[in-house]
Amino acid sequence: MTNLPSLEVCLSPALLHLYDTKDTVVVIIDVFRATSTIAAALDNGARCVVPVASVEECISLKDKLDNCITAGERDGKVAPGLQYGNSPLEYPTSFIQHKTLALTTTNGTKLLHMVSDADSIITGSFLNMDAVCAYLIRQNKKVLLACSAWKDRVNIEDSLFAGAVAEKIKEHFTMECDSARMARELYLQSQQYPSILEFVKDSNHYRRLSGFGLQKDLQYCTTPNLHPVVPIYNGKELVVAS
Ligand SMILES: O=C(O)[C@H](CS(=O)(=O)O)OP(=O)(O)O
Repeated sequence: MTNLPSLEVCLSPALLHLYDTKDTVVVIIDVFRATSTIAAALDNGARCVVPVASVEECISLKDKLDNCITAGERDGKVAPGLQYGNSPLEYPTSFIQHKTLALTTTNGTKLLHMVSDADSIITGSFLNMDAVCAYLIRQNKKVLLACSAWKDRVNIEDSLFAGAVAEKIKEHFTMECDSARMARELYLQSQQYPSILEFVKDSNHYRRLSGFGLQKDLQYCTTPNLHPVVPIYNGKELVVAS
């Protein structure tokens, strides 16, 4: 009998209803690219990131919030009416410091709004992987690693990140769900490749986004620990957890 909290992996938003998120730390994962952009913007000094479900709501925040810029995409391209895109490289300190980033994306911000009764919601990506792992160990609570996937279809990069986290913190949790095991096996398999980028290069999402000329983003988003912050959702905004 163990007293360790449980860790589960939800591979798609379409499966979220199967999981009990009460008293659970939910980690929203959207490696390409929403949760990578959130980590980069906050680590580079953004005051906060406001995740928004619709393009219309995002546009309306421009004049409502102080020093706010609007950003986001639909199907990999900047949505009409928004000022900036969903690239972590668009948000260096020189640009984003002290600003509020209102962000809406196809998959990541949508999933975040689907979680209603969690203990807390944080966001994870390779860019803040070790910070997320350390945070989850410190909390010592139930964890759900929730993959944003792509329009409900399971994807490799989010599953891989879930597997990396599960593998790194496995001693601190019980893991009984097969999706956690599958994600960990995927991560272990990826270790035989020269880099995460090489492992995900043949994936659907990689192909789609590289078709838009976003290779630099894809490389950046697969680089571990460039932005060691834990973005936490306070019901309105994502801010850096203390
Ligand atoms: O901007 C992104 O990287 C994707 C675009 S797409 O829908 O996969 O074409 O959105 P995200 O919500 O960050 O997955």
